[in-house]
Amino acid sequence: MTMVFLNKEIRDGDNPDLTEERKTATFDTNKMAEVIYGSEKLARRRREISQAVSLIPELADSKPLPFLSRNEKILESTRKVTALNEHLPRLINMNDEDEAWHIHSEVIGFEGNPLALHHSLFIPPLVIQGSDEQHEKWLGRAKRREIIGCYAQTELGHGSNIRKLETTATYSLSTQEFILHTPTINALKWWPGALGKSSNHAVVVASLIIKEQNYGPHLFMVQIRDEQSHEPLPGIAVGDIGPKMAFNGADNGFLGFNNFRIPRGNLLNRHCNVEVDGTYVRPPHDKMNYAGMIRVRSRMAAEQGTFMAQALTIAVRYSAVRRQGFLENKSQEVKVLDYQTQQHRLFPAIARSYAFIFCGFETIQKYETLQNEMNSGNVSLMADLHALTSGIKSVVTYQTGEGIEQARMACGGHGYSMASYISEIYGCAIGGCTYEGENMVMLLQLARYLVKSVELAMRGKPGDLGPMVAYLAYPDIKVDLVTGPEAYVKMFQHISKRQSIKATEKFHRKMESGVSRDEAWNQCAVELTRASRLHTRLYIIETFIRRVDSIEDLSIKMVLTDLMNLHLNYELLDVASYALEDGFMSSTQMGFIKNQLYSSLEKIRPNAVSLVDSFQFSDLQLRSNLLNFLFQVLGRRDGHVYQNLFEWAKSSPLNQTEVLPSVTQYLKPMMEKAKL
Ligand SMILES: CCCCCCCCCCCCCCCCCC(=O)SCCNC(=O)CCNC(=O)[C@H](O)C(C)(C)COP(=O)(O)OP(=O)(O)OC[C@H]1O[C@@H](n2cnc3c(N)ncnc32)[C@H](O)[C@@H]1OP(=O)(O)O
Ligand SMILES: Cc1cc2nc3c(=O)[nH]c(=O)nc-3n(C[C@H](O)[C@H](O)[C@H](O)COP(=O)(O)OP(=O)(O)OC[C@H]3O[C@@H](n4cnc5c(N)ncnc54)[C@H](O)[C@@H]3O)c2cc1C
Repeated sequence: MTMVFLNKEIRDGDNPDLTEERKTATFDTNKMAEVIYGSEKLARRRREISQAVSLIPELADSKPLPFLSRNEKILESTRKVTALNEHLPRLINMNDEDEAWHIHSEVIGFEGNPLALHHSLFIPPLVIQGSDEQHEKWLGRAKRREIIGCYAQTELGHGSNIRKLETTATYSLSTQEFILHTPTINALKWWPGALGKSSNHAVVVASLIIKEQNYGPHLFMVQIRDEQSHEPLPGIAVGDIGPKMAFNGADNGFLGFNNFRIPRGNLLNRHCNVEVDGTYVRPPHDKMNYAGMIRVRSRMAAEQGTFMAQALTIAVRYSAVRRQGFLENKSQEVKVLDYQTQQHRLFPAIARSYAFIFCGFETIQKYETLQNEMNSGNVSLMADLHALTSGIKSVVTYQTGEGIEQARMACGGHGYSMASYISEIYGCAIGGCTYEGENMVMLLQLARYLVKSVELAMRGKPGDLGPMVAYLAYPDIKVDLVTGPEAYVKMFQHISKRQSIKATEKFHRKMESGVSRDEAWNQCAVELTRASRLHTRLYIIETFIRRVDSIEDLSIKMVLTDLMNLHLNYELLDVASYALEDGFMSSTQMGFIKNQLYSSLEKIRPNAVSLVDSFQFSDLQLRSNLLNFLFQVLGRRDGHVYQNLFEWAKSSPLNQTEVLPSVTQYLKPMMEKAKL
């Protein structure tokens, strides 16, 4: 390709359209980053880490990832993660999970890598469920990456219904071993990330059988491959499950056992045990073995919030440099970001990203409290946090998917190109609707909690309700939305309470009419999941308000108040029909909410670019790597989009030759034949 264009946008410095946007901001993006990430130190550390990574050439992508085959992607992600391993101790505090997460996302991106789950799903259950002795044996080795592990729970036939997992771990009294076995094809472990080709260890979840009694799912440490040859150990079948919608730099795998023996000491036994004589020692909570899942779910709000924030950074920056069509001034086309429809597409999603991140910090803290309590034997917080995180993971993953998809559409045709990087972010984020508990299944878990809470309130025991659901017993007093956020909360509480009560009453009526409990539950399931979503959205609103209330810096508080008001009006408008239905909201109030929403869009417009700049994603993180590639993509901080899109297209492997075999072998003969 020899074509060269002189593009007026390629000059020194940033695209002037973006520079202009940054000048209109009413706040300091570094200060906002402190609020987003929790402190000056955390925000600064992220910048320092990004800067340090950008100076190490081997940590950059060696090619644009979308042009790689699956094998090349896995090789490339493994190259980067092992190179990173060498630099890690110098670049981050090795005990800081947030720093580790940040640096991995900088270097690896969304494609996944063979160590991603080692840190997020292999080490944590070992920490939570393993005894001190077991930590001694495996934890240090795992942390030093002498061994690589994964979390193998889901099977071909069962993922949601863990109680029916078919992989068995039968205790042999005579040898004091567990015998792991995969009795059917359905029982093959299926999906675990990094299992297919990379891991040599796995935390395996299997049904514990002692003297023919099934004690349900338990966690076992299992070596699956030889540490020298990396060959599967005898009695083990293991491999990759093939390409997926995303995460193709990771090797999700299958695993089968043929009467594979492990020592008794490999049952992770901090909270439960099997004695030498086969006596089973119960954990303090029935669902103790599910604690690791609560941990992962508690981190998903902040995680998904940052996924959406990345897509929005790309879309908002691009919308500020993309000019198309006219408003009043017919001499210059407008930035598409000036269209109200574009703002309505993007700004509520920006507000949700902030909301999810703020909510995420609260849930992570709640999990840490739970973990400390569990360590001292108190499991009383588990039920509440299980219910809360079940709802949050379901609502945030779904809404993040919506937000990212809107970001893609907001970029028009270029959003559809993989040069935008948005499809990769979408593929990764949307997986969250399924992994760590399918969304409907998890909403129904929260619904169990809500129904029980409504029953308590109905029985006149409001004092027994936890703080999260105390509103279910509040009286209905009409509110004047003009008075501010508290009135919005009360309106939302009414809506959520009414839906929980309606769903519970319907459930009761079904049972009273003779339908069995399970069947009645199923016949009310849609109403129940609606209640769960409303309850969760209310909780997210409350965390947003709490966070904004706590901010001292006035300029930050003002812009976040605008964003919060947008969120409140957008969320309430979305569920208004519930309150209009029983006359709790008037049509005048509905009109007020819409007007507030439109005025919030206008207020946010001058700050839009700086609100996404404040997430401080580096160009490397957005796959607009400045080091090796001056071309990708739409979200680049400097806004030089068009020339780089052209460079991107030129680098496509299809353009390495002018005439492809597809033409010589098929099209050419066809055309020749047609001429005869
Ligand atoms: C910044 C950019 C960065 C870029 C980088 C990009 C990198 C990518 C990052 C992304 C990484 C992706 C990683 C993907 C990892 C996926 C891992 C997995 O999926 S692993 C696999 C994940 N798999 C799943 O998640 C499976 C989902 N399934 C389940 O969890 C369970 O089967 C169940 C909960 C649905 C039912 O369980 P069952 O035993 O049938 O229970 P019942 O229904 O009969 O309820 C009985 C009672 O128990 C109670 N209770 C229940 N749970 C808990 C709990 N945890 N605690 C307390 N209580 C609990 C319940 O409330 C009820 O109480 P009550 O009402 O009676 O009072
Ligand atoms: C990217 C990715 C990574 C993953 N990584 C891992 C991993 O590292 N380790 C691991 O063990 N697993 C992993 N998984 C597996 C994942 O945890 C499961 O796929 C998930 O828990 C859903 O289970 P399932 O596939 O059985 O879905 P199913 O339960 O079969 O869902 C199918 C449909 O049935 C519905 N359904 C099921 N049960 C009910 C019910 N009780 N009530 C109402 N509706 C119901 C669901 O809502 C859904 O619509 C991963 C999955 C993905 C996509």
